[in-house]
Amino acid sequence: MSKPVVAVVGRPNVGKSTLFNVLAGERISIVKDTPGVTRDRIYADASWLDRTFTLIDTGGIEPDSKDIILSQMREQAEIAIETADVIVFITDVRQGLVDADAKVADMLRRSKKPVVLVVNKVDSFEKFMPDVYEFYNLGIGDPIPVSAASQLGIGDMLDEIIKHFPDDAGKDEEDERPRVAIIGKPNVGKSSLVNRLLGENRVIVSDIAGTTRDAVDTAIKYNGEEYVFIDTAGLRRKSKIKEDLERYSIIRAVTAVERADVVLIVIDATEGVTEQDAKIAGIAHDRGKGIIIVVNKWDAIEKDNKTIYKHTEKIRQILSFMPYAEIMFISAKTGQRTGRIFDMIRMVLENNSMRVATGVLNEIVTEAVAMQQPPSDKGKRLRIYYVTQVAVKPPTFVIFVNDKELMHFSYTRYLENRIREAFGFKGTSLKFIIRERKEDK
Ligand SMILES: Nc1nc2c(ncn2[C@@H]2O[C@H](COP(=O)(O)OP(=O)(O)OP(=O)(O)O)[C@@H](O)[C@H]2O)c(=O)[nH]1
Ligand SMILES: Nc1nc2c(ncn2[C@@H]2O[C@H](COP(=O)(O)OP(=O)(O)OP(=O)(O)O)[C@@H](O)[C@H]2O)c(=O)[nH]1
Repeated sequence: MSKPVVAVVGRPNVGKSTLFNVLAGERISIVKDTPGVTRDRIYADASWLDRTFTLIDTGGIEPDSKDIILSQMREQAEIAIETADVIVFITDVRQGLVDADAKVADMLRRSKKPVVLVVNKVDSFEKFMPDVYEFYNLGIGDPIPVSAASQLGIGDMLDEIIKHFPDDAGKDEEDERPRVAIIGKPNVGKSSLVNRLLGENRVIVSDIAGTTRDAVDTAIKYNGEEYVFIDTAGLRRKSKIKEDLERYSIIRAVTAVERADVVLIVIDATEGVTEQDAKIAGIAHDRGKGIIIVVNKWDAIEKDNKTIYKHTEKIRQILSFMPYAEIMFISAKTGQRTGRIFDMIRMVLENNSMRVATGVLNEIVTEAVAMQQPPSDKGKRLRIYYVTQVAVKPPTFVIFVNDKELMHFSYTRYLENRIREAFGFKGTSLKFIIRERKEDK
């Protein structure tokens, strides 16, 4: 199910981080930016009542001169307009209304995206309410007074936010066409790859009516089948500031991956795989998507008969959490092997939604258990009663055991490997849920 995206925009020091913490609570994902730079929150999963959503902080403004603040705020707002279902615009009752707020409000109003105007630092309603009314002048709706620090007004604000969620949040699922996201660091060749795939194949204008994000998707037909490439407009976005670009590539990855079935993670062969690639790849892995690692610019490096091996080894090492991912070596520039991408997507899609029969599954597991004894602790040995697949996308298995505590991570990994050997499942992560069944006692 595709989750709505809520983006937070606002000037430095208005309390974005504080609010972000309040909303995301324990579930916050701290993404470490450029090494050496402070830990930076970029996205988190949040929920209110029965709705869950992805919260993104478009932030990253360095308080500098007024001009820079405004241009960076514009950039934040643009990112929010492109990626979010609802934009939360945060202002500060103590700083009052400033010119930059008005300019950003204009941009947001023109975008026609739902905007929730929040006035923070209203620690006392009695004292500050008269100042809150001033924010009506922004012309983007009723200002909602909150105090992020003392957690006042948060519920009213969340009510207002979820009111704007599209009712058809699950609509993507009704569309049978496979959805593909292309993610990666700045400059690795994502746009070039889309253009290459577009160039070779017929383009069809997206005809999924209704949702606001459709305009940024592109449908490509290959071998009589249509594939929807997600957020291709975002790929064309350029920023001048390096840190912003990196932040943006993470925001894009989070919002695009959420809606995708298969994710192409593009890596630049001339740079080799890096920690930043791992951070981006981790987003697709966490969400259980089908994954293809695409090493681009293969034309631009010197090669001998060990080059592919060396690159593969390095990728397996840095992206060690996704040993199942397929790796392709391509050139968006020359078109080398790009034609095979669709076949690969097809295969990964099938594996990501493959179901295996319970009977065969248990035969494999029984055999695996016989070959390698389950772990034991203080004289008690793990017993595995039964395994069954309960879901697809990603394939999810429940393992019933006598005692959860005895199920060691390495043993789950062992079973996973045996299941993979038997059934394939290339290109997709597998999820295992361990359940206790007591009746054997
Ligand atoms: N009085 C009061 N102070 C607050 C409130 N929320 C945040 N602050 C303070 O405002 C300052 C800025 O808060 P941050 O959350 O860091 O603001 P930010 O918008 O993330 O700032 P940047 O990282 O510079 O963009 C901190 O000193 C907070 O303690 C509030 O509700 N009331
Ligand atoms: N030699 C070579 N250069 C490439 C290839 N693919 C892309 N490039 C070049 O790499 C640069 C970046 O390509 P883009 O397609 O703009 O990369 P991107 O990942 O979309 O970049 P951002 O939009 O900044 O995230 C451009 O100068 C391309 O011409 C390739 O296969 N081989």
